[in-house]
Amino acid sequence: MGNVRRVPTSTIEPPADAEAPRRHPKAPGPGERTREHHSQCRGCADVPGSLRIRSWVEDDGVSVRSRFDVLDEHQGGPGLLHGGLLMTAFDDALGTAHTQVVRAAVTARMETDFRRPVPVGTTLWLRSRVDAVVGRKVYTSGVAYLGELDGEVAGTARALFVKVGAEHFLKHSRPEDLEALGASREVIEAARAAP
Ligand SMILES: CCCCCCCCCC(=O)SCCNC(=O)CCNC(=O)[C@H](O)C(C)(C)COP(=O)(O)OP(=O)(O)OC[C@H]1O[C@@H](n2cnc3c(N)ncnc32)[C@H](O)[C@@H]1OP(=O)(O)O
Repeated sequence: MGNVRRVPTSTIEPPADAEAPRRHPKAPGPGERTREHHSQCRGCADVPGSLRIRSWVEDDGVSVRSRFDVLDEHQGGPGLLHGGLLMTAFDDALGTAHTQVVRAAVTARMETDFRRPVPVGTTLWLRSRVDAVVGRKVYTSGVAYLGELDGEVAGTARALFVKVGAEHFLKHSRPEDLEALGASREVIEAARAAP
């Protein structure tokens, strides 16, 4: 584990005095459907292999509700949702909540409590929100309900997202994907050459 950077383990909890988050002016408004993260996102885009999670903005303009229909292809145990896919659903839903408040951030740390098994055929409803933004750190939390919003709790999660700029993707994404989004080869190479 020699080269793995160590991070503090208690940093997923927002500071008590953090300011309440406000909706980003370019984010969709209350009642509107949120945008997919990316046309190939395995959480929310309409592509093969995606969980096809759909999300809508709540009345406060900041939190979101999300729908995930659990299908045969999502099994872990017999007839039951795979735990990693519940985490994927949370990552996507919490990652949608953060886009209501900040332009772009990536998951740095996530914690999930699995409370109830989720049978295939269930519609999971998730409520997700940003609890606080402190500098680059975006603290989020969410709940997944079986069958209906505010029904039986299937799981809960908290995640810390860290704000990133375009250079994060220019440096790390595949060049062909960046070019498909309109980035030039020169811009990509310059970002990769930067320290
Ligand atoms: C266009 C929108 C795209 C949105 C996509 C959302 C889709 C769904 C969510 C995803 O799937 S995101 C993909 C999965 N996540 C990643 O690939 C992230 C991989 N990790 C990184 O790229 C970097 O580690 C990261 C950008 C998160 C942080 O690196 P940096 O060098 O930019 O920041 P730095 O290490 O200086 O940390 C900044 C702060 O965050 C804190 N931090 C970073 N990682 C942490 C961690 N793991 N746990 C706790 N705290 C952490 C760190 O302590 C520090 O706190 P302070 O400001 O108080 O000093």
